[in-house]
This record gives sequence, C-alpha cells and structure tokens, in this order.
Amino acid sequence: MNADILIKNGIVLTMDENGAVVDKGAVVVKDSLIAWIGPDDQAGDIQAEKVLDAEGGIIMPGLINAHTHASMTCFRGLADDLPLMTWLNDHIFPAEAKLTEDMVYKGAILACAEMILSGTTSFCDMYLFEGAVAKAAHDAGMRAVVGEVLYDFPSPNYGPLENGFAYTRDLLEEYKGNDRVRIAVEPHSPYLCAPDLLKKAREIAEEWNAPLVIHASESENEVAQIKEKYGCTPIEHLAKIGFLCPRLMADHCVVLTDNDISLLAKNEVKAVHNPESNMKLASGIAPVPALLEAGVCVSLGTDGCASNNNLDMMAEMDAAAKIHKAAALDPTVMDAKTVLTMATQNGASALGLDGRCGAIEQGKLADVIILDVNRPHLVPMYNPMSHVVYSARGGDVRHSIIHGKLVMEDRRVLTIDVKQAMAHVRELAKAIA
Ligand SMILES: CSC[C@H]1O[C@@H](n2cnc3c(O)ncnc32)[C@H](O)[C@@H]1O
Ligand SMILES: [Zn+2]
Repeated sequence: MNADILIKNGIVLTMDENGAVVDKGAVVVKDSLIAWIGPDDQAGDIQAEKVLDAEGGIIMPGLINAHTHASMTCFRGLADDLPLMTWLNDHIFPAEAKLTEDMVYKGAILACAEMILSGTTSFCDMYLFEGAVAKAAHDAGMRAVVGEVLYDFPSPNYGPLENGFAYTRDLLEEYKGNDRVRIAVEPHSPYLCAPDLLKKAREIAEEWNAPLVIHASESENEVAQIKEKYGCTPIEHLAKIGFLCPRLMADHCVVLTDNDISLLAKNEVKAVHNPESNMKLASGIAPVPALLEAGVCVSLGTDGCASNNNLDMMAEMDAAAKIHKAAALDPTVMDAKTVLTMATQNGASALGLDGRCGAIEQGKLADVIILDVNRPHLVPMYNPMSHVVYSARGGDVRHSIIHGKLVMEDRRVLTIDVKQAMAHVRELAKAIA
C-alpha cells in the first residue's frame, strides 16, 4: 500500500466502541483518512511518504474541545477570582466592547497553537467576529465548528441583532462544503436572548442543517433570573419554546433538576461539561454522572481562557475525572474510560461528526495524536488509558495529525509561527491593560 503517513511502534488507544488497544501497533494515513490500523509486524510492506516512530508512545484520537472562546486568550488572567455575572458584566463585556477583527484573529491563532501543542485537533467556538476565528482555524489546519454569538443587545461586531443573523448566514454560505471548518448558529444564553431570537436561531440551524450552540443553566443566578422572568428553569424554558433538539450543544448544564435531565435526554441534547471554568467561576459542579446515567451525550470543553485559564484538554480530563469523585465521595464515578470517551467520541457526536472521527478506525477522519511516554512523570505505565487521563500533560503530545496532515512534528507546530503569535497577543495585551 502507498500511504501518506505511517505511524509505527506505538500503543494504539483506538477509543472505538470496544475500547480496543493494540499493544505494538501501527496506524496508516492516506489522504484525509485512517487507511489501516493493526500490529506493527503486519505493517512491513506499507510504503509511506512520512514515517513517524512513536518510540513506544501512545497513538490515540485527537482531543475534541467541545466548548471554547478561542480568542479570549487575549484576556487570559485579566479578571480572576470573580463570580460569573460580575466577571462577565463588569469586566469581560466592557473589554470585549473594544474588540476588533484583527484582535480576534490573533487571539484565535494563539489559541490554535496552544490547542495543537496540547493534543486538541477539533474545537467548537462561540465569539464575536467569528469569521476571523473560522479563518484562524482554517489557516492553523484545525477542525472546528464556529459561530457568531447572538444576543439581544447590540454587538461590537455587527450592531443590531438583524445584522447578526445576516452575518451568520454569510458565514454559512462562505464555509458551505468546507471539509474542516463548519459554521454553527450560536445564541449566547436564555438570559441574554429573548424567545424570538432563540426560535429564529433554531430555524436557521434547521434550514442549514447546522449545529446549534448555547450556554445553559450555568449558575444559580441564571436559574433565578429565568425563573423570575418565565416561571420555570432555563432548560424547561428552552423546552417550552421548542429549542431542545439533537443538534443542540448545551454548554455548562451545571444547575439541573431531575426534570431538566429528563428533558435533555428525551430531546437528545448534547451537554458540554466545562469543569475548570465552573470551578474557577464558582458556578458549581455539573451533575455529569446523572446526565450520563440518563443517556445524555456529555462531551468536554475548556471554555475560554479568561475562565480557565488555559485550553489544555489533558488538564480538563484530569479535572473532570476527579471533581465528581470528590462530589460523590465515590472514586468509581467518572472512570478514565468515561472521561476519555467524553473528550473523543462524545465530542465528535456533539460537533455533528458522529461516526466520522473521535476514534482510530479504518475509514475515519485521520485526526491523530502521538504522546511521548519517555518522560519521568509517565514512568512506569500500567494502563495507557488511565495514564492519559491522570498522568499525562498537554506538553507530552509529540506529533499531531489533522485531516490527514501533519500539523505538529516533534513539538514544532508546522502551520503557525508560534513566536509571532505570542508576540502579537503580548502587543494586544498592552492596549487591553
Ligand atoms: C461573545 S461570544 C461569547 C460570550 O460569552 C462570554 N463568555 C465566556 N465564557 C462564558 C461563560 O462561561 N458563560 C457565559 N458567557 C461566557 C464571552 O466573554 C463572550 O462575550
Ligand atoms: Zn462559554
């Protein structure tokens, strides 16, 4: 077989339905797809333009960051140690009022560098000037679902709301058929979006077969505001107006009743868990074990850099695995396999890539990362799956392949000038401060 990339001499964590692990394995990439996976000693007659020796490391699907605001790298560390509503209304929204398209592009490029360097191959983004994020993801060689935020007040990008819908439609048109970057429809939250906005957003998503994204039930304060306005919980409110559906990604889902969980399950909504942001903003602990038990697809995201303060999905997995054990006083909840499934397969389902990526299987999109395990904090290794969740760090990712293309080799990002990306954001920060 003639291939583009042959990865050999690794432990392949497939993350397929059976959780198969190939101990001395190889993976072959041709065009944008995984062409073959199997034992190393059967890969002998495969010719490839590029051969990567994993040196006993872990070969696994790239991580999927299912909720972030990439360009908020510009605001990393700007307003720490505050609750959600104070953080947003008194610090983040005023800072974002001065955003420009150039800032958003530069912030997103730095975010792409940070994500690639820590093993993320796909992300779902909500922000302003989202055309710039789409371009950054495209230029960085990443896979992404991106959408312009919609809310009732005038936006620093498009002004009044009608223009927001038009901006979203233009992006949908521009990226139609793009094989890595997909456009979503993204109203901010039930507390910043009136029912009419939400209904229209849902209609556009249906018309374009696009993902729909919203922040929902993130804090007690949000629940109180919605109860006062509509007499029910945010999830019940979204159900009543017909917003809940399988294409919906509901970010956070921290404060939920049993009825909310049933509604999310019944409507096949994809919940996105952001444990580090929820801890930092003291929003609470999402009832993820109960959501999973009810059959809800739960994926994992970092949220933006101002509420985390990084985009490292390895750290996010570690946090997700531990926080629920502490909350439940039960070390068996959220085991490593569950968490890794959330960061791979479930992320793929959430982003509308169900069955196409999130696992290493023949015919799936070739989004693959290789971890170096020849590092003191990774020795010895009894169980590769729990090693990835509890012991590995973003900095252990050595190579990354997205859509069949090598985007990082030996920790050198091939698609981004990382020094320049850092310099640009340092320069922006002077003006922001
Ligand atoms: C304008 S795009 C998204 C909008 O949301 C803000 N944001 C970032 N993180 C959160 C969060 O956890 N809950 C609510 N809103 C958030 C971000 O700063 C942008 O303004
Ligand atoms: Zn968010």
